[in-house]
Amino acid sequence: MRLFTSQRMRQADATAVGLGFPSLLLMEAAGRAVAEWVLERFPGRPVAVLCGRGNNGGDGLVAARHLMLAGARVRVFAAEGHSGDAAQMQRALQAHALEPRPLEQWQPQPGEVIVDALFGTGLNRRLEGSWAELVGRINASSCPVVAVDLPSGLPFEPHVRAHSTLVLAALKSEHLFYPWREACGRIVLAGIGMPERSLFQPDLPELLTPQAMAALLPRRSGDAHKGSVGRVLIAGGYANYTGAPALAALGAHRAGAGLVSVAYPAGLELHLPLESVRYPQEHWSPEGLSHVRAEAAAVGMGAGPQAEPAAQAVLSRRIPTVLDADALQPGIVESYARAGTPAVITPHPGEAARLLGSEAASIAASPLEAARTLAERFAGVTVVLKGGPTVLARQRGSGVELAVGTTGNPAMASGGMGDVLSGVIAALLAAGLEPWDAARLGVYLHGLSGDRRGQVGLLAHDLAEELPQARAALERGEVRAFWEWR
Ligand SMILES: NC(=O)C1=CN([C@@H]2O[C@H](COP(=O)(O)OP(=O)(O)OC[C@H]3O[C@@H](n4cnc5c(N)ncnc54)[C@H](OP(=O)(O)O)[C@@H]3O)[C@@H](O)[C@H]2O)[C@@H](O)CC1
Ligand SMILES: Nc1ncnc2c1ncn2[C@@H]1O[C@H](COP(=O)(O)OP(=O)(O)O)[C@@H](O)[C@H]1O
Ligand SMILES: [K+]
Repeated sequence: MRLFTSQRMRQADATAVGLGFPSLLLMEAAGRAVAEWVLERFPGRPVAVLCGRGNNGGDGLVAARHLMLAGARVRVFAAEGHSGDAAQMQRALQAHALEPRPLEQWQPQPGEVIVDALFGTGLNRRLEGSWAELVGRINASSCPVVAVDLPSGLPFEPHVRAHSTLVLAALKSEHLFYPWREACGRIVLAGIGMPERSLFQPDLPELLTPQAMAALLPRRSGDAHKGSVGRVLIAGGYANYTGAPALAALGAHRAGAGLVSVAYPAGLELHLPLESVRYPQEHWSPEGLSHVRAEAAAVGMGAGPQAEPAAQAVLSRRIPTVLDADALQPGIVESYARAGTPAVITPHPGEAARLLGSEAASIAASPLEAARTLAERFAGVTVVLKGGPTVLARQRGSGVELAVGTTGNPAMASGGMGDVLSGVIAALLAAGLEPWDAARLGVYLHGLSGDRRGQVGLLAHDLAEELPQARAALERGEVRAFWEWR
């Protein structure tokens, strides 16, 4: 499943029409889905449908007809100047003796549900004047708003704030990324019968779905033993940062590692899980790690100034490695890329800024572009740009492949969460997954565990404790995406 932009959705629409699919059918399906959702979610409530002059307004006109036919009390207000499909839908409505009133005449009525069909993917600039004023009045009313496709005004200010958004054909960036996501409310996705071929756009970012992620879970055979399911080496810790490697170790254990070994500066007191094996290092060196049995590693958590020697010592093992926290320095990442040793880097926007020599704020504002840039800059390395949502990238052929996480929540904004993620990804690498698969599944499981325990006050080790149940639920097919299907 792919994440669209408004522009790419218009392209899909045009492709469908080019394939001979009548666009009027799409509009009919869209409006009908809106009506069905309103009737299901707000049974018996009167409805005001507010329609713009484009196709989003056309969807609203269809929704009004179906609401009326289902017996709902409907008032319709529409902008003037419909053309094409929307004009036909206006005539269909009028044939049922329902005449839209001028949009300016709309006043909110208590208890009414508002269908926002003013603007969708065709908006190309911020709303001003009477449109901005109308959006202000919608938001000031105490009526619940069901937005058609997108809350009108996105991705600019001002915009409608919706109770729910009935998304047409595919999710668009605004439905996932902040601050826009907050305006969408509940996300309900309606298929509307768009031909699959028009939605096939593999260069768009992949949305991580429960079905796709369940298929990546490493299977464990009946004769598995701790040496056969993946052993992990964690290297980190320095001064006050004794929790970071311990949390990474916990993440690796809870993600199914058969054995977890932790290398750290000698003299540090680490509160490691009882099950971890300790390897205190007088000086970081390849020899110090040579007898550790591991198929994958995670380096840098709380390593401070020792990240560089720790990473070089681990690099000598030539095993797939997660580079996190203090190991996220251009020189270290480049040495992995040069050596051709598979590496997954897991920066948050601040660390990404350090790697790219840019600003954290600009990275957080455009995570898809930033992840792409990181994948181009460090060719061959798998990028996990953490955030809400997390964006993944890797170079593939002459282009960059992108993916976007669909799990996780703001309760995870607490120290140590990233350390757990490093351990999780390392465990999946050790289990034999390719870096791209380990990174996507790791991000998904980590966020899913956070969602299952999604209250503020969640600690990183609470999240780690949830990993086995989250994994089992995913394996049993019990996990649903955050959007609902119609
Ligand atoms: N995806 C699909 O397959 C399907 C999509 N469908 C639906 O189509 C929707 C997209 O429809 P759309 O392209 O007609 O654009 P829409 O959002 O109605 O607005 C365009 C109008 O707004 C105007 N306008 C723009 N900015 C403005 C501003 N700041 N202030 C004022 N005016 C502004 C612009 O005027 P102009 O810029 O030309 O002056 C034009 O008149 C999509 O979201 C979905 O609901 C379904 O019907 C079926 C299948
Ligand atoms: N608002 C949020 N929505 C979704 N995920 C979040 C949110 N805030 C934090 N996270 C997740 O929590 C983790 C935080 O990682 P990081 O900042 O590296 O923490 P630390 O360095 O303390 O270990 C990341 O996986 C991130 O995606
Ligand atoms: K809308």
